[in-house]
Amino acid sequence: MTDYVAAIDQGTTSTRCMIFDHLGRVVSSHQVEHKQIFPRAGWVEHDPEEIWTNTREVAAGALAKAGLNASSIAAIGITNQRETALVWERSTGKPVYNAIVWQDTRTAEICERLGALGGGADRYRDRVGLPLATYFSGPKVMWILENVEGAREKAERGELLFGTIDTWLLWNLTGGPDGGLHITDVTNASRTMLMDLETLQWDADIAAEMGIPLSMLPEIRSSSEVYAPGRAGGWMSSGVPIASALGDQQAATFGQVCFDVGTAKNTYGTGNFLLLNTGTERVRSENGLITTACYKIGDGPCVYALEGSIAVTGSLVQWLRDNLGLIKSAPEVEDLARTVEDNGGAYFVPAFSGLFAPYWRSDARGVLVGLTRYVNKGHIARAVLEATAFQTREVVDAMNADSGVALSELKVDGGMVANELLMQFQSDILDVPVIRPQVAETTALGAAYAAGLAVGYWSNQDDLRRNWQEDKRWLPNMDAEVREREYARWKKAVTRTFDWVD
Ligand SMILES: Nc1ncnc2c1ncn2[C@@H]1O[C@H](COP(=O)(O)OP(=O)(O)O)[C@@H](O)[C@H]1O
Ligand SMILES: O=P(O)(O)OC[C@H](O)CO
Repeated sequence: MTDYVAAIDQGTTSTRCMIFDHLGRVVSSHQVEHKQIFPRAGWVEHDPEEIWTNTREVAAGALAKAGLNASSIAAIGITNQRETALVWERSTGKPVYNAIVWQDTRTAEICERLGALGGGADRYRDRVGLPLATYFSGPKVMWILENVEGAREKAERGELLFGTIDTWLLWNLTGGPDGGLHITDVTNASRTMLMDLETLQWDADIAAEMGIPLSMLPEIRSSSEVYAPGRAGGWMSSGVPIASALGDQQAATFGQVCFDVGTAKNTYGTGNFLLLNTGTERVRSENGLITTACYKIGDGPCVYALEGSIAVTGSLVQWLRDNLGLIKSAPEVEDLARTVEDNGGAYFVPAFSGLFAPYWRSDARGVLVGLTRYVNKGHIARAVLEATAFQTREVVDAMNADSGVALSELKVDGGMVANELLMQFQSDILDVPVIRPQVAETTALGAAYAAGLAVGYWSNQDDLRRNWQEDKRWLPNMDAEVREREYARWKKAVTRTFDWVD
């Protein structure tokens, strides 16, 4: 009896496997963190072999915790940190270099070089929906081909494969060097800077300009279809259908059942990512957002989204814990922040990877401003939490300007939404209700939904809508004058990060 659907959520800091029932409830979960490798300031890498090992470990753990066996699982979905790029040998499956993570800024010079060919940062925006920025995969692949000895020659001989993390996992799960499928889905492909958003195919001109041979690129498929039966990875090799792949933020949008045009969600994890469903229309942002594929179900049309991507939110809380030792665990930041009434005049702009939306400034670096002898660690904890809410306000303002429609409420999810102080401040600074669903693990849920749809475990998207349940809502409760004064100070603090990196 196939009673459940499993999802692998391969995130920036950890990999987890979650098993869901027909009502979208979590039946079991197992999670393992992986190493963050920082070889130099601004560089961030992951070991792809460690990620594949952890994937097998969490899948085994989740099944064992639930006391199930593979025959109970109707399908497996994959969701993943996006943009993170790796290149491996077709014949051995050996990566030629670590995966270069989305937060890594080493490609700033490559991006400038491409922009100088004409059009600046918007050189490819009309075709791919993205500005030239260190965030996206294409320039990361260029870096590998230009800097890893022998890589270019091997790539030109057709011996190397490129993939985002979904592709790496799908290839390994379906056999690796022994006939593994080299595929990706539209949502992940739309983060590479190499996919034409209209045709949903690789743009050969951009690939040529970046010096990336087309033979390295995976085939682009829908986000929800049976790609193949599993052939590797412990119980996953028992032929269970591998039936979805979506970038994690698109998966969360799907898990929050944002199926209607104009619906949006904001995920609070390592970074924050706000996606607004724009239907089959591709909206070109004039206000610093990006245009991205949101999902494609089988032969159905591609649904697009406008996205506001913020690089550093939850990872600033981790930084407070790991680099400053001010707290022992992430949830403690709330207790520390509650020791004071307000931020004491301090503002923390965490431009650790430059600034993403809506600024796209790779020359920016983090600042803590407004310091006086009065400021203590409680104020700093508050400034850390408020930074997430202020950055979200900036992308909501941009979203309202781009879509012409003011967001009337915000659905939220991700690890940071456990923080009540942050959620109340978020509602105050946006002046709209903030709503948390009962299942806050919407990323894995979205991948499970897409996989379950592909095998008929759920009949249609209305089935999924019925599963969504509200857990809690925060209502705005801040004087308009205070709100706008605080926001204006934040904006001023942001200007202090600019022009730092030469
Ligand atoms: N109670 C909390 N308050 C503030 N931040 C938190 C809290 N709990 C977790 N976080 C932050 O949330 C992030 C983890 O969220 P998660 O959704 O698991 O992230 P990801 O999927 O990006 O790895 C971490 O960066 C952590 O610092
Ligand atoms: O792994 P997460 O949840 O930090 O998400 C990372 C995003 O996909 C980056 O675009």
